[in-house]
Amino acid sequence: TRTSRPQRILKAVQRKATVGDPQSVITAIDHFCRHREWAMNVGDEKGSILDSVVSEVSPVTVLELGTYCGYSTVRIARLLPPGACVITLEFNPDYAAIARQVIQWSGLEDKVQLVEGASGDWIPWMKEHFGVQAFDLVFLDHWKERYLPDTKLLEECGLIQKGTVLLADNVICPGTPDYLEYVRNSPRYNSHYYRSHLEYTKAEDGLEKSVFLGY
Ligand SMILES: O=C(NC/C=C/[C@H]1O[C@@H](n2ccc(=O)cc2)[C@H](O)[C@@H]1O)c1cc([N+](=O)[O-])cc(O)c1O
Ligand SMILES: [Mg+2]
Repeated sequence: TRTSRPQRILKAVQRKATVGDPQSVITAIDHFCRHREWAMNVGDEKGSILDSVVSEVSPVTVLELGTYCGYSTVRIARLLPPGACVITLEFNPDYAAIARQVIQWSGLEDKVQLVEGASGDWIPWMKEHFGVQAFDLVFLDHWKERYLPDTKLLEECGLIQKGTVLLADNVICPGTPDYLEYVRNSPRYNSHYYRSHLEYTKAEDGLEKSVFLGY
């Protein structure tokens, strides 16, 4: 049977990227997805905005919802100082297996905790299992209908505290209307929309950054 798209993305990394060089992994995936086969990575344009937010927040603990092939995991981890880490949740075991190899190829496995399972099941265990006090940055890029319930769950679990930054992909395309309405109208968040384009296309999309102001 045919290989899967994630398998073809991994092959492109293994062919074109240098082991231990995260930028070459990012470049290889972007080149493959722009010239060979589109895939739902945050991409280079929105990726640069992600980079600037990570650099600005300089987080110690990051939560990423939706690993897929590990593209944004690598983008985030490569900017983290020693001792900082990103916990990334992936539901699909096949995607998780590919992402582990992509992250390993980039040499960033010491900065990444890839957890297999559903966000709704894992978020309540984060404190106990990973010793997380609160997240400095949360990157939402998983199922769009889960953005709002998982944000509320993170709040309830005390994993979002004053200063925590939420950064959400795809708030225009495919769109996360209920999440947007929540963070933009809540007095407890300060929200900003970074206008951009859907990865590797000319369609509009963007990232919403929402800073939690505390209770
Ligand atoms: O649908 C999109 N993303 C859904 C991503 C879902 C990912 O999150 C994981 N997950 C991890 C934990 C969970 O609890 C649930 C799922 C899934 O196993 C998958 O790996 C999407 C679609 C487009 N698009 O143009 O169509 C563009 C994008 O940038 C997108 O992100
Ligand atoms: Mg996305």
